[in-house]
Amino acid sequence: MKALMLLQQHQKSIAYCMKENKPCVVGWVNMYFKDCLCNLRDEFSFAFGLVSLLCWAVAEIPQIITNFRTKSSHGVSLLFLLGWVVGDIFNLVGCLLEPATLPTQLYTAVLYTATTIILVLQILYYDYFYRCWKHSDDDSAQEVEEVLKKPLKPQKPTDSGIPIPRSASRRMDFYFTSARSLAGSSTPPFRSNLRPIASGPSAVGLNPDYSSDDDTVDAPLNISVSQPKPIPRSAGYGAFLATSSGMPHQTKALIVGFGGRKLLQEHGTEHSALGQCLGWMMAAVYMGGRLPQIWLNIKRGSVEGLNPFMFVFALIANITYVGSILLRSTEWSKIKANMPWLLDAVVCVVLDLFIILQYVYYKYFRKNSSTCSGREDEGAYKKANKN
Ligand SMILES: NC(=[NH2+])NCCC[C@H](N)C(=O)O
Repeated sequence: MKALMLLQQHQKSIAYCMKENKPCVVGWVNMYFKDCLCNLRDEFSFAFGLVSLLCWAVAEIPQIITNFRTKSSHGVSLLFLLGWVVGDIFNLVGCLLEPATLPTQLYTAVLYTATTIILVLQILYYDYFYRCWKHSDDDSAQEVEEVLKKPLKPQKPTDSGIPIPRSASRRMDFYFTSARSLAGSSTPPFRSNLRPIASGPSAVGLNPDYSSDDDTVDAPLNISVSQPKPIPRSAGYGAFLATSSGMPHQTKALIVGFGGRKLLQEHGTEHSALGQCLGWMMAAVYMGGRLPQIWLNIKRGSVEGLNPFMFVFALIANITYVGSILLRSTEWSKIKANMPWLLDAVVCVVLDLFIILQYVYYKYFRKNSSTCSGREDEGAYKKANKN
């Protein structure tokens, strides 16, 4: 009886590779990550998983810095990030509810969720609070500008002198009317080319009529600077159960490392129909989430305000993620179980590559052509940011 208890205790505290009939290779991995590495393949798999985790940990920091520097988030699609947030929350809940998940899964889920929430909060701050605050600050300046501009407008013969601005009501008008209509002139208002900074990134991102060309070439008539477009709610999100390294099976393999890895190999991985269903929903959400960003870049004809490193890190994270799954096992049953996570990561790699290429194209190729044609949207944008 005592021997049995000791054995149970032993099994709980020491992971063991049943197949190889030896203890787990790397002690600290076993200790801190509760993972049992039995051979070189497992070690590579773990290393890939770790690189993926680290890349995800830092992936959103470049965009947060860019937003902070520009005091705006106009380059990143809010819809894309909301997809991440919802998927991440499902992932977090899934990890908490699923006893088979590893601590690493939970840590990664917490990490993702935290960084993405920070990024979304930052965007909301710059899109709404900061913009409103900036607007109210700019009002007085605009009124002065208007006064200075008024004499330039064709005056009725009866008009005389400098018009006095109607402070109170006029002030409110600024919140609900476009700058051009306020000026009551076909001449674009002074500094109207700086509108990109005034317009909300997410509003821009969701407005199908919006493009950066509109910003500078044709002053916006149909976009109110003070009325952000409503954000469409994303529907049907699935749980992202995977940093987990797409590892429902790994998870169990790891746990099995504490109770007998062989068990898993003998009985196969338990699959949850709900988990698979959520996995496919998650894959659809994550894959679809890139599309608003790609579309936003196309509509704007620019990648200003978008930090490419977010996608470079995501690219590396997804590649190493796929590597970590495939290196751990090439058994069809396990690959099949991980199919939603694998497919999601592979498709996201392709889409991230596309976004990076978009970045290079708009930043370098289009920049040159716009310089040649005398367009100044970038200059205007930079100028706007200084204000
Ligand atoms: N908030 C996050 N970074 N979530 C991770 C998303 C992972 C998913 N494969 C993607 O690239 O979209």
